[in-house]
Amino acid sequence: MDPLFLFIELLSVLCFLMIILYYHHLQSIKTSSMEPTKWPILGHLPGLIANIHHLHDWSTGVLAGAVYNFEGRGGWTGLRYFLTCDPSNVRHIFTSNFANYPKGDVFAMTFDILGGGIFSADGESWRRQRVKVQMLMADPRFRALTAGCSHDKVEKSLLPFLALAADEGRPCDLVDVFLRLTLDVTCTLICGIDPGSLVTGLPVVPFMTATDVALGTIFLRHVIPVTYWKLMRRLNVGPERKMAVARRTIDSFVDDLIAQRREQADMLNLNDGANTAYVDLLSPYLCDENTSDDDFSTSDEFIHDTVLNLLVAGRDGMAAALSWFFYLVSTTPRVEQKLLDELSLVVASKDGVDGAGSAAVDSCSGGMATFHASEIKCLVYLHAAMCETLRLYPPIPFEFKTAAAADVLPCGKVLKAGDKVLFFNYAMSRMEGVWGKDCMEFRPERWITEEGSLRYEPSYKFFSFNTGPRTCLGKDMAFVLTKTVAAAMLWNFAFEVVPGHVVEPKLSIILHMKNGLLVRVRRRSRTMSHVVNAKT
Ligand code: HEM
Repeated sequence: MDPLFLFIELLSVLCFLMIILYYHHLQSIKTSSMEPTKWPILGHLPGLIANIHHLHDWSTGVLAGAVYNFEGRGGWTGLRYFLTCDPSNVRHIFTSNFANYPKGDVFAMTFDILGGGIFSADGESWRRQRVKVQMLMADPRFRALTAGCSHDKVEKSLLPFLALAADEGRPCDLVDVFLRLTLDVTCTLICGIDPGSLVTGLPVVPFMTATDVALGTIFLRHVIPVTYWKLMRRLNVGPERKMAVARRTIDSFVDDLIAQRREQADMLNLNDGANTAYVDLLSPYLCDENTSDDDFSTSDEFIHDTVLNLLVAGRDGMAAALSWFFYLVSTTPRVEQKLLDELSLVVASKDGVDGAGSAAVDSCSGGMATFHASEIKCLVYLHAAMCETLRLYPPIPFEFKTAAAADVLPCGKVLKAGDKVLFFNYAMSRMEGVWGKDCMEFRPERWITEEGSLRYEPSYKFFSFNTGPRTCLGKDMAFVLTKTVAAAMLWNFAFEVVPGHVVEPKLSIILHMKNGLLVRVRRRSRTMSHVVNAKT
């Protein structure tokens, strides 16, 4: 045999053996079988790319194996995160040492479409915006508006739409329905304008498609190294090209809303500061334009960013919460029955037994029933089921923060200034050490005490609405709308997920469903005995 050929052959075998040995070495230094392999040059990136289609469940496995904390490294690409789902780290970063973890430049750059609005603002700008939004949302008139608007939308748009779907026997995508419903409600509450997207025929709403693209692209910006996605943006290629188009659509939708609102305000003379009529969240900002000397807080750009931030904050979270609620309830008959029993009590207590179960309940078209915020307030099991949905499927499944200065986390991790921490809210809900052995089960009962009242869970553990000084400002509004919708839909209709329809999370910063939620809708036939039984 040719000696050169023999040499090459031996060298190949040697290389092959070395690769196998090195691979075994990489596997042996892992602390758990779920941990991704840390390759030379690319670090954990190959594992991330291979599992990105089920990122939330994959990262849950990684964090469970690594006992809540994991150092994610993208090798030479520069992608670096400290991943955690440890409640003590959450409490430390979001509350105890809040000042050291501003949203920062990286957040503002990643979420650039939100401009200088409350979500990405820091320091004095954030504080002033927060004080104002908090004051407006706590106003009893705004609360009444939220309750009234949610009820009206359910009665006039949602129930008639579902009744038609039931009568025609066609499957219906509940995710699309909820995104339209929450768009109409949030636009009405924020700007006093109802875009009317939830109507028969479901018109194309470019803003909805554009938001979907934007939220998906922002997700990709978390996993693609900054230099790469910025290069794509500069060259206007790939997802960044779609993002640029989406951004223009979103901006023009928001500008149109504000223009319509201004026109309406001029007609009704709402902006002269003397008129105390309270219409929506935007009104006080428009009044300030005429009365305040502060150039920034009255600029068009600020008003635009404020509307956009509130719109995104309000709409998508509530739509995601409702979608997962109906998925969980329609696949858990035990919970569905308990919810119906609780609603029956409301109907029976207000109506007596001779009102055909419809009076608790202001009847609306076709004899269907709706529930008012005051009636829903006392529904402990419904509230528990909504919390349980938000626990298992938090609409914002992960968040990130950057350390301004070096710090040591409660888990012992030493952070340097500029280090990024990713919090996996979705994973935290699935940790036995945090929520118990039944953490994967949909069990609203975990939210109810033995005395039958709601159980308090600290917000660094039930992290779906954030915790600390940046806690969500729309939590109450979200519960009012989602419970008003859930009660009316459950009482009037039964939903069955279309067999074979695959339900899985979408790659987005909001936990929407990738394929929507296709259901068959059926009107509930209810005899009075149902209501009587519930009463006795
Ligand atoms: C189920 C529905 C909702 C969920 C799960 C939710 C969750 C959250 C979370 C996790 C944050 C923190 C985000 C971050 O700091 O990056 C947040 C912030 C916020 N949310 Fe909500 N939200 C919901 C509905 C709403 C609604 C209806 C509004 C009202 C318009 C709203 C207004 C806000 C505002 C203004 C902030 C910023 C607070 C700040 O940075 O000081 N949210 N929300």
